[in-house]
Amino acid sequence: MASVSAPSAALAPHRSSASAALLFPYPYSSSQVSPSPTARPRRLAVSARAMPWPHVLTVAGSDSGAGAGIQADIKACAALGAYCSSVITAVTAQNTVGVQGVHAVPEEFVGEQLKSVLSDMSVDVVKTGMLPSAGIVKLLCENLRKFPVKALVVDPVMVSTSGDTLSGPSTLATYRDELFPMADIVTPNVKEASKLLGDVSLQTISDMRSAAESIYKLGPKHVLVKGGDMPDSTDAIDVFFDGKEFIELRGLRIKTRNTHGTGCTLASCIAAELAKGATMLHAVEVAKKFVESALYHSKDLVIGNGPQGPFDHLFSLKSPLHKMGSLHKFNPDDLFLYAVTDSGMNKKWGRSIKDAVKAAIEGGATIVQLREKDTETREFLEAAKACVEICRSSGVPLLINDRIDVALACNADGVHVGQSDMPAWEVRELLGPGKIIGVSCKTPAQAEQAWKDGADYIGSGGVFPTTTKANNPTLGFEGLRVVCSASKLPVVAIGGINTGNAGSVMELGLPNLKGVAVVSALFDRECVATETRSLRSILMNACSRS
Ligand SMILES: Nc1ncnc2c1ncn2[C@@H]1O[C@H](COP(=O)(O)OP(=O)(O)O)[C@@H](O)[C@H]1O
Ligand SMILES: Cc1ncc(COP(=O)(O)O)c(N)n1
Ligand SMILES: [Mg+2]
Repeated sequence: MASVSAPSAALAPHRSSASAALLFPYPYSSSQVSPSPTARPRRLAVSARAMPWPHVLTVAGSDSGAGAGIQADIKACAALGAYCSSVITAVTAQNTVGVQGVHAVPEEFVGEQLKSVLSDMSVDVVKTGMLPSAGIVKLLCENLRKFPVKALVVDPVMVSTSGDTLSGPSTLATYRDELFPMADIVTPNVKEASKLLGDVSLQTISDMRSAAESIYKLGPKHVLVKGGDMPDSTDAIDVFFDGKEFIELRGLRIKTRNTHGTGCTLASCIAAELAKGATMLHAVEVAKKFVESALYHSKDLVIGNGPQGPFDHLFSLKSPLHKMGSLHKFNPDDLFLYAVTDSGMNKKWGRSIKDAVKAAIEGGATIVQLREKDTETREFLEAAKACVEICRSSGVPLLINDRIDVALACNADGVHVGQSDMPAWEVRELLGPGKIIGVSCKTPAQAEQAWKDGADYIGSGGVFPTTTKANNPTLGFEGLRVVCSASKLPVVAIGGINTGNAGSVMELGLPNLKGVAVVSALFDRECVATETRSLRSILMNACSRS
């Protein structure tokens, strides 16, 4: 076996051993440069400040194009803050066109790599990708019995997205009989799930559920059937099964050619999150969101001439603005009781923005927007950060009016913009797909534009005359009806709404109208919680009548 020779004494710089130890900490300290033949390696003393580093070992194939395989795994783990060691099972000649060649690494040498890493490096989670032969699958199982880890994530890679075979049918039985019973999660795509179950046809979500259940019976603790390649679907839907409950994980389907490596990345992100201590469902949710965000930020990148390009796992390094979206998925029903703050009113009643938000949530507000036109930026940001914490702990989304910079800095759930603020499509570019964007619209044309720009909802009004906003023409019920009927997005009504008239707005039963937004009716009152509570019961009664 090759060994790296120690530097010769003649070349070694002249230093006392103490200073050399500082410059070249163990194991390169001078005492280690020429060990006596009988010296045993010393154990590295763990300092009191030793920080655990979540560690994923990927056992997978190399992709020369670096979009999938080992290369994707290392990038995905790095992006999520986990260390990733790699045991290479095969070397593929691969690019954006497809797989041109596969060269399997000899089994003994895969075994040698496994032993090197598992015997020394405190692996938390093992993630598997391309395992080209039944022998390698068996070898891995033996090593996992010898060196147990906290979790095993099995991505049963068989066919690349380009349609090339990466693991032949001879491995199927070993996967099913030996590896799956040891797995904490198995993540087949629909084609792989079909192969694992004897070529059953999988066309619908209900087929994906049955497949997840059948694969679960083979022994893994959880199953995720991935629907990235399901035809004719506007959402990217995966089905998760834990033996009791099915959960459909829906994400935006990003229109891009750069989807090479989505499966490898998803499984590596699950492994990274598990290594960090997440529960399985949370790990899967974070992983899916990561893939969606990475595809979104890479949708227009161009590398290679083939149909399947790589995407940028480290998109968040390019710009601090391209943070991963928060995990809050927009639910139109959250618009039901929409509380919008006003600093002037809260000052008048002697309460902080934070206390106002706390009280609104206590009274039953379902979404909160901070609309602070006169607060200094520093003070606004501090208050926004405090409100984010309050809202997160109550599961209520928090939006910021107009100030995209403040929303990014406090990691709010989204932004609400008016017609003279930044256009919604620019806001979307800055915030990414995971954030909520609302736009104020008075006309069907504005509502159409908001939809085209990628907004999530529109606010429409003033329904009644209001003092909160200067020069704001009143739409009335008829104007609201016109916008609601034309809108492709959910609508929240705003403008002069209070406990006296909110019921009449909801009783209109307008299409797409999901709730009302209120400012003075909550915050220009002595007790915000009481007002919110009575507004909530009025809205509930009105909805049950209409
Ligand atoms: N165009 C897309 N937009 C958003 N998510 C996608 C897209 N394509 C795949 N995904 C997601 O990527 C993950 C990997 O799925 P898939 O591509 O089906 O796996 P594989 O790469 O093994 O075929 C899944 O969570 C899937 O929903
Ligand atoms: C070496 C290797 N491993 C795995 C895949 C699967 O790629 P995808 O994640 O796009 O299905 C691949 N194409 N190459
Ligand atoms: Mg894919």
